[in-house]
This record gives sequence, C-alpha cells and structure tokens, in this order.
Amino acid sequence: MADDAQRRPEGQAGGAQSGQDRERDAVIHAKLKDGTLKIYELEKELMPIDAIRVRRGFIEQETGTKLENLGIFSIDVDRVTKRNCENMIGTVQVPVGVAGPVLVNGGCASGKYWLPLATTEGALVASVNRGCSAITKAGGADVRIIHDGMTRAPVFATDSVSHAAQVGDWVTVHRDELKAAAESTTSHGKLTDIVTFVAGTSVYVRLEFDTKDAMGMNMVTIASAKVADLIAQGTGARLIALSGNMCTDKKPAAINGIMGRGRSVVAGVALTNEQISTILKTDAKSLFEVNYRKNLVGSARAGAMGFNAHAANIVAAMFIACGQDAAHAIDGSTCITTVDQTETGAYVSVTLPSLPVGTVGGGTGVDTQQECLRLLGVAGSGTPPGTNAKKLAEIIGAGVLAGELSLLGALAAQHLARAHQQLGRG
Ligand SMILES: CC(C)(COP(=O)([O-])OP(=O)([O-])OC[C@H]1O[C@@H](n2cnc3c(N)ncnc32)[C@H](O)[C@@H]1OP(=O)([O-])[O-])[C@@H](O)C(=O)NCCC(=O)NCCSC(=O)C[C@@](C)(O)CC(=O)[O-]
Ligand SMILES: NC(=O)C1=CN([C@@H]2O[C@H](COP(=O)(O)OP(=O)(O)OC[C@H]3O[C@@H](n4cnc5c(N)ncnc54)[C@H](OP(=O)(O)O)[C@@H]3O)[C@@H](O)[C@H]2O)C=CC1
Repeated sequence: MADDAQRRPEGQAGGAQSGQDRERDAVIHAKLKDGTLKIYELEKELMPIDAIRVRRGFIEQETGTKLENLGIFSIDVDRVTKRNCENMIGTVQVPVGVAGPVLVNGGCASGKYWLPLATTEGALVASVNRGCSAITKAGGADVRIIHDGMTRAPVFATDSVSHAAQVGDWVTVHRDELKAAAESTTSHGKLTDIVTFVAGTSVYVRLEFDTKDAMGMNMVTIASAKVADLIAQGTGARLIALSGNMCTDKKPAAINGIMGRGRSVVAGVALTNEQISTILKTDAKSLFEVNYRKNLVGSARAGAMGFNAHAANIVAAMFIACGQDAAHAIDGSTCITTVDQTETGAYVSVTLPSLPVGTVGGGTGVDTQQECLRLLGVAGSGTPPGTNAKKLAEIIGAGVLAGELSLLGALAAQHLARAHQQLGRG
C-alpha cells in the first residue's frame, strides 16, 4: 500500500502546484515534445503520482483539451502503474449501484449478497434489483459450477497432415511430462486437460488449467510457453503462436460454449404464479412465450451465439466493479436462458458456459475494485484456494438470473420502453 502522497489527487489537500513545480513540469514537457524523453519513461524519473500529472499535462497541451476530472482519484497509483496500466493519465469514474440482497444457495456461495454493478445504463440496476427481490422471495437461486478450467491453445505448423497427426499422438504419450513442465511455473495452477485439434498442417493444443482463485490468463500463458517449447522440441513442429485462437480468449466462440472456459455456471429459481404476478407484473405463460420466441427462436433466426436477453449487461457491470477483465464480458453474452412452466409457476434458469473470473491478480487489487470484492466477501485467496473465485462466479450467476427474470418480465408486461423512459432519461 502506498502512502497518502501516492493517492493524493491533484487539486486536493496538498496537491496544489507551486511555481517551482510548474517550472519543473514545463522542462519535462519540453523533453517530451522534442522526443528526448518518452511519455512511458516518466515513472523512471518521477513518483507515479507526479508522472501521471505531468503526462496528463502534456496530453492536455498536445490536444488542447482540459482533463481536470481524469486527474481526480483515490486509488493507489503506485501499484496500478506497475501492474495494471501503462502511460496512465488518470481514471474514468463509472457509477456503481447495488442490487439485492439476493439469496444464493450455491455450491460455494451461500447467503444473501448485495451485488455491486458499475454501469451508466439507467434502469439496469433497478432491473437487477427487482430480479434479486424475486429470487430472494422465492427462497433463493440454486447455483452450481459445472466445469472449471482456463485454457490456452498454442498453434504449431507441421510439414504434412501425417506429421500433424503424429504431434497429437506425441502429446498424448508425453502428457505427464508436459503436466510437470507446466506446473513447474506456478505454485497454484494445475494442468487438468490437453486436447489437440488438427486443421490440415496446423495443430492446436488446447491446454486447460485449474487456476484456483486467479482468473489465470497470465498464469496459464506462462505455463503454456513451457509446454509449447517441449512440444516443438519433441515433434519438430514449429510453434507459430502461443495463442492460436482455439483457446478462445476474448472472441465469441462455440468451443467455449461447448467445452467451457473459466468457470461454467448454472443458476435457477422456481417462482410461484403469485411471485411472477406481484413482482414481475406478468404470468408464467407469457414469461415462457417471451423466452421461447425471443431468447430461443429469435436468437436462432439471428444466428446469435447467445440465447438470452441481456446477460452481458450484468456480467460487464459486475466485472467492471470487481476488477475483472472487461473484455471477457463477451463470454457472458453466450448465456442460455430457459423458462419451464411448472404446476405452480415457472422455473427459470441461466447457463453461463464461460465466466473467466478471479479474486486475486489482474485488476482485483485496485482499491475500489477490491472494496467491491470485499463487499461480496470474496477478496483474495479462498480457503482452500479456488473457493473465492468459485463463489464470485456463483454470485455473478445469480445476478445474471436476476437480470434475465426482470427483463423477461418487463418485456412480457410491455414495460421495457416505459422503464427506460422513466429511469434512463431523467
Ligand atoms: C424498471 C423496472 C424494475 C420497474 O419495475 P416495476 O415492477 O414496474 O416497478 P415497481 O415500482 O413495482 O418495483 C418493483 C421492484 O423493482 C425494483 N425497483 C424499481 N424501481 C427501482 C429503482 N429506481 N431503483 C432500484 N430498484 C428499483 C425494486 O426491487 C422494486 O421492488 P421493491 O423493493 O419496491 O419491493 C422494470 O420495468 C424493469 O426491470 N424493466 C427492464 C429494464 C431492464 O432490464 N433494462 C436493462 C437492460 S435493457 C438492454 O440493455 C438490453 C436489451 C433490452 O436491448 C436487450 C434485448 O434486446 O432484449
Ligand atoms: N497473458 C495473456 O495472454 C493475457 C493476460 N490477461 C490479463 O491477465 C491478468 C490475469 O491473469 P492472472 O494469471 O489471473 O493474474 P496474475 O498475472 O496477476 O497472477 C495471479 C497469480 O497470483 C498467484 N496467486 C496467489 N494466490 C493465489 C490463489 N489463491 N489462487 C491462484 N493464484 C494465486 C499465482 O501465482 P503462482 O502462479 O506463482 O502460484 C498466480 O499466478 C489480467 O490482468 C488480464 O487482463 C488477459 C488475457 C490474456
């Protein structure tokens, strides 16, 4: 943790610049302008808080834009400039709302949770809040992790299709050796599966890891580099790229939906007719029909890879609040939502095959994001390792279920436009 000087926003207590400071900044700006100093080298000469101010001042000059709000923040920039962001000039503030409490009956998460949602979309928090209320009144969401494994798939070039097939055979025979090499790079990660895919002379080796409480992309990438070197040495195949896109990271892909990636989560809740009527202002039949014609048939007709209403909304908002990699919101979009009519109402579920989340590493240590993780009781390493990340995945699964319930309800009741008129444009 850095001292207060590191966190002090310019313009707040002690942040006012003296004439001497301004002169020093002007000298550095001149060096940046003539290229004798690069903007990414500022931290070598200055404290991070000063490097950020000087860089921002330079960008203000270069673009003729005043950036006074970007310069107001409370996070520990000493840590962030080392681990999370290069060429930092400030922060963007995203409003965080809470929804809940939502009762979760999970394999790891158990109890009532307030969900932090970072968003600028009016009506989103209200919607999730309504869904949480429905879930909690219904006795809670059943949530389970059905698969857990982060993947990296290097691509190799071979001389012929028979050579490509040999690479697959070699990997099978040397599996234990590859596992030992991968696990020598990490004290937490475990190599749990290896699957090879061939396309002509290209071979993709999809390596899957249990990453415990880390989302794991750095951990898995480092371990995969070691494995890839052994495969190249042992088979004569040429390593073309450590990521061959069969991982698949940050692109929507059927393989993630079928085989899972990160934590695969299912969440479901049984609602009574009374709960559907009083909380969602609709009935089970309408909920079923909206889900069928919109989420299932509509998505199929559109060629969509997700069969849901707005799962990515909740995933993105919770990912941003909780320091997850925001690009992975794309994985949230592949959710499948189902509505089964029952004798007493409806059973609604969401299946998220790919939810890459962690409670250590990446952005989880940034002060504001860490507070959101603490709010959920999942910051840092779990006991045993892995349980905190699984808890977080289950809580997000319940949040997605809440969002789906509320939006399906609003669509069934013809309330969508009204809600956004009232809450999204005030
Ligand atoms: C807006 C509601 C919730 C009103 O819902 P309502 O049932 O008319 O309102 P209500 O006044 O009867 O309140 C019901 C509950 O909603 C919550 N609630 C109500 N108001 C608030 C508020 N101000 N702040 C926080 N929570 C609020 C709260 O839980 C409350 O219960 P209570 O606590 O009073 O017992 C509802 O109409 C709704 O959920 N609409 C759907 C809005 C939505 O989901 N928008 C988000 C995404 S839309 C989008 O981005 C994707 C899209 C649509 O394009 C995807 C697609 O193609 O489908
Ligand atoms: N490299 C890439 O290709 C990509 C990187 N990213 C970025 O990667 C970052 C996330 O990578 P990730 O590997 O999760 O994070 P970090 O790189 O921050 O590493 C996490 C490390 O924390 C250590 N650790 C301590 N306690 C635990 C615990 N309880 N469970 C698991 N690990 C623990 C592990 O060390 P040890 O291994 O020594 O045990 C682990 O490797 C994000 O910033 C993301 O944006 C995203 C996509 C691609």
